[in-house]
Amino acid sequence: MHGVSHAYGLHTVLENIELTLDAGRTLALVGPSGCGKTTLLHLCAGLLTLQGGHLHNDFGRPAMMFQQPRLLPWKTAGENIALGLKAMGIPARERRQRAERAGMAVELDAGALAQFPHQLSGGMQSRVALARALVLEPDLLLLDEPFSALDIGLKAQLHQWLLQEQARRGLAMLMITHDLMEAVRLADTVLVMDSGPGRIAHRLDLPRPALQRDDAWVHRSTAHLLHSPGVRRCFGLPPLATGPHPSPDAGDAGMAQVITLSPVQYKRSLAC
Ligand SMILES: Nc1ncnc2c1ncn2[C@@H]1O[C@H](COP(=O)(O)OP(=O)(O)OP(=O)(O)O)[C@@H](O)[C@H]1O
Repeated sequence: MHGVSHAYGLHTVLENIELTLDAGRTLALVGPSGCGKTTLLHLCAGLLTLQGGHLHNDFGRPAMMFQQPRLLPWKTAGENIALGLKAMGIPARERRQRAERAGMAVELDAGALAQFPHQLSGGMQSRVALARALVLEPDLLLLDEPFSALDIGLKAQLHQWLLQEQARRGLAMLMITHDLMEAVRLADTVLVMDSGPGRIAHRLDLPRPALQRDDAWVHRSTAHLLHSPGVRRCFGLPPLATGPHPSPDAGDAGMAQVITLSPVQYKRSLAC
């Protein structure tokens, strides 16, 4: 995305957005409510028409996961998983086999796949939604807070499946989340947005591979991010009396750094 802006009527919600997402990488967008994260994601997904700036997309097989599982209530879990395959014209037998494999990968057995959404728990519905996205073997996954309503155990499990799938197939992910810890756990780069109008104000690069991040490292990195005065300002948090928080990887080559950026600086950082 280069210089992307967007307005609803006279209300400008995004201004001069610059971002690049490479194959196999994960970009997380965080920011206060209403700063334009969903608008930005919908522009990337082609659900909104681009008004200003440029969007260049080389990904060929995008898939999206929403905040709600959005399953069709009159279809079984297995049929829901296979929906996209049907739209692609794949024959029924192969659809069923691929849906079963995708279901098994997220620990949904034949019994669960034969049930209708109202017979499944919220966590199982989320697993169906994940299987429905992954069965398409996407090269780009757009995530609109799909894990926000899940308990921490199930969330950790879904994160793990997602990261394994990414490692297996080089999937790129663009996610928006209100959960800073989730962003730090999954993303290679966290972009913090500010509002009025929405723009990218901070960038945090997390060089340690996501599958090698343990809980302690994620907690330290999130604390590090939250100690940045600029990040606190974006979220309307009061300044801290203490000094800067030590880097989570002090002395480590994979040191995380919060960088406060003007749009021009952000563009330059991409070029570097
Ligand atoms: N269809 C629309 N018509 C008019 N205004 C809209 C529309 N969609 C969003 N907005 C406004 O655009 C701004 C950005 O909304 P958006 O949903 O993109 O923000 P967000 O950062 O995703 O918010 P949240 O974190 O609360 O989901 C908000 O002020 C919102 O009220």
